[in-house]
Amino acid sequence: MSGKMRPVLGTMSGTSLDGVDAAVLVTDGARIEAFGASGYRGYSEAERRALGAVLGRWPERPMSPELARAHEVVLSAHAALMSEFDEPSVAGFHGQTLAHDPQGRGTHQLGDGAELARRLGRTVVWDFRSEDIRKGGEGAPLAPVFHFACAQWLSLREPVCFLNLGGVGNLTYVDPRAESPEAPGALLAFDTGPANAPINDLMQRRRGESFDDGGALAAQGEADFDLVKRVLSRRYFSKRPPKSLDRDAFGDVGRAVAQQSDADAAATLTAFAARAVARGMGFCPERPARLLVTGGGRKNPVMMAGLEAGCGCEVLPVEAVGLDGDMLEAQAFAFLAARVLHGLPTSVPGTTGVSQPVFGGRISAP
Ligand SMILES: Nc1ncnc2c1ncn2[C@@H]1O[C@H](COP(=O)(O)OP(=O)(O)OP(=O)(O)O)[C@@H](O)[C@H]1O
Ligand SMILES: CC(=O)N[C@H]1[C@@H]2OC[C@@H](O2)[C@@H](O)[C@@H]1O[C@H](C)C(=O)O
Repeated sequence: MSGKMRPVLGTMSGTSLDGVDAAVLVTDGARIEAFGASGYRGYSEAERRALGAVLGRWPERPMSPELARAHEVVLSAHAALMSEFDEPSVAGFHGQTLAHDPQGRGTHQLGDGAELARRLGRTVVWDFRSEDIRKGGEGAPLAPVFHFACAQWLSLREPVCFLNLGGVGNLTYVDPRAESPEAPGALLAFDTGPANAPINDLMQRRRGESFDDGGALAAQGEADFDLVKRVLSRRYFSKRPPKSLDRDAFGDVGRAVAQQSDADAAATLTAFAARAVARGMGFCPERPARLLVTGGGRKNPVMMAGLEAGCGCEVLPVEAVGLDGDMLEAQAFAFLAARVLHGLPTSVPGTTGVSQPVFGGRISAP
């Protein structure tokens, strides 16, 4: 399958609320031809507070002043960053996830793509998750079809896993021997558990810092593995994928380390993230030779060592194979935007649990 290759811009504002990533991908939505320029715009403290204040909120009509303020933060930050790229005439816009409850109220990504299209004067593809949920899926993760294309771009011949360590962790098992991402057995993907979100919350509460830089605090502590083991015995971790999580799922684990020293608490939450991945790897149909790690957690050596110890395979940052771990999610939403434009599915049974491939996303012309 191949269509017209063109540059597409993709954007992502992730659950850790640090800022917006944007990246260009040259693609037809089936294959990657080239990776292009990328950029980042961090949220200011005030912007982050405005977003943090509405985490967990569902759509409101009309929007309350707090939600309207956060919405303006999302749109203006994206518009400012996206207007720095003059080439692609089409952009994928994920928006900011505020709440995710696939079996209940659905999923909420703040950001009106039609309004963004008007401000930018270019076509915006957005609202990637809701159709999947309408069709009975988890609505996440959506990056897996892009991971499949990455495995092909890398000419891999053996199964591989991609692990994104953002606020939440998500794992994609890819069998590159499959014809396409829609082929049975090509993909298995799911959220492994909380990753950096509980560590960031701990750092904010105890130290007034936004994250544990280089895992320095965790490295000084002793993890409480009994607690980690107890938490991993909960139903989520034995549930067969597909499955997905809200950012603040397992918030009680953050409270369970309240009596520990700062360093022990950081070590425990870091070990929890790594062990949850190791547990999740057990669902892969075959143990892959390599786990390729993307997202901010790959910069935390304590978390990487925890993965190495628990996963039974080589653990490498995606840079080891020539990919950019800071931009993979933005590139994924460029790829997904191209798939929407070319009428290709954005999720498949192995990624979100839908019974048939789903054609998600909405296209808004300027
Ligand atoms: N040098 C570092 N040392 C330790 N942790 C880091 C480092 N750099 C980033 N991180 C962690 O990674 C997080 C950001 O990761 P990333 O940008 O992948 O998340 P996100 O895209 O917001 O989340 P998600 O993928 O869940 O939507 C930071 O909040 C921090 O916890
Ligand atoms: C609902 C939502 O926004 N989920 C995000 C979040 O961040 C990581 C993990 O949880 C993953 O499920 C997803 O993002 C990635 C990009 C995805 O959909 O593949």
